[in-house]
Amino acid sequence: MKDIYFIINPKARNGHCLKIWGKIEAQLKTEQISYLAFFTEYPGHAKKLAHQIADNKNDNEKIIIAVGGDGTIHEVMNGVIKHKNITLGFIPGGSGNDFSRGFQIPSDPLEALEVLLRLMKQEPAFIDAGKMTLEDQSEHYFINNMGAGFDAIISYEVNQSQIKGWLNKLSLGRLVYVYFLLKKLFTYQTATIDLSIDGQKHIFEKTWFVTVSNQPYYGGGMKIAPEAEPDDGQLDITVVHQLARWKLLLVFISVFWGKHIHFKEVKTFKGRVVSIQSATSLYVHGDGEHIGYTPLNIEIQVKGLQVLTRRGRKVNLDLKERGANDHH
Ligand SMILES: Nc1ncnc2c1ncn2[C@@H]1O[C@H](COP(=O)(O)OP(=O)(O)OP(=O)(O)O)[C@@H](O)[C@H]1O
Repeated sequence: MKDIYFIINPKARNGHCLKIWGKIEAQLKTEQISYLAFFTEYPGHAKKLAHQIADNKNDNEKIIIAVGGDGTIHEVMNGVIKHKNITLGFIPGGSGNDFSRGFQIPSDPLEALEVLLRLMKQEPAFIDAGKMTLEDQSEHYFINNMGAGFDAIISYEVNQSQIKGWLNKLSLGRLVYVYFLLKKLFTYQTATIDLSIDGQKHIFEKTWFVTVSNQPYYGGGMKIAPEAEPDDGQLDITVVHQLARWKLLLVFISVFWGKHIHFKEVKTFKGRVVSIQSATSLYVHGDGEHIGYTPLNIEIQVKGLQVLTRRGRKVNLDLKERGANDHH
């Protein structure tokens, strides 16, 4: 017997997620599926709720489905990563939804529900996660990716800003990244970074950012790590350095197709243990949420999570696959 829990962020995509939940709820009633639903009331609440659900001792297997954006699945995952009896699912209700891209969950919420209900009847997939340890020894996990530097400061400013809400209302949420990218492009100070990957040291001068990915997509559909596989026991590292300001725009455009890796200023690696250090502290994000600052260590947690995913599966569903840039 599997118990189904939903954790819903009613504020995701500027409140639109609540309407999405309304549709999901109606469908669950029609199909007479029993479940428990919890709404998040503040940042950090999804993690707490997920932890409480996981901690609640009974012998049933538990499935927790996050309904929201990548920030919501990030929190839910951080709440359960140390528990073994939990399977995670995701219904996209945010503005970015990179988890659903990477794990091949349909963008339409009702289609996503249908897929998840079918996947629940099979064995869940075991996937890797990334564990970040900051200087104060605090631990944070990521399911999609992390980044340090330019991308992290942009995601920090985007999450702080009111403009995201306004643009979301106009269904132009993605433009907010372009706005802050252009705003920071001419003032951002690049840094020398000491990067260690599986004990091998690299020094990168004039570095814009370093990302470490578990799956290809980030920032709302950018294919930052085209080769990343969430179950291959490896993390994919991308470094952008020594790049003229104007050329960063070209890299930014090409990243939607995963073609940025052909620029000589973009370096890619694979590894299991990574450390990032620099003379000045850089902003750090995990799955697009502000985590803190460099220095930090990152370590893969091989097959540390159980998820409902179509990735790597031959599920015979007559539902269309979503593309990298398909939003609705
Ligand atoms: N009730 C709430 N009120 C305010 N903020 C909340 C609430 N519940 C969750 N949050 C916070 O909302 C933030 C954004 O959530 P989420 O990422 O799910 O949606 P989004 O920003 O619309 O989507 P995306 O990250 O995909 O762009 C998270 O940092 C989360 O902690």
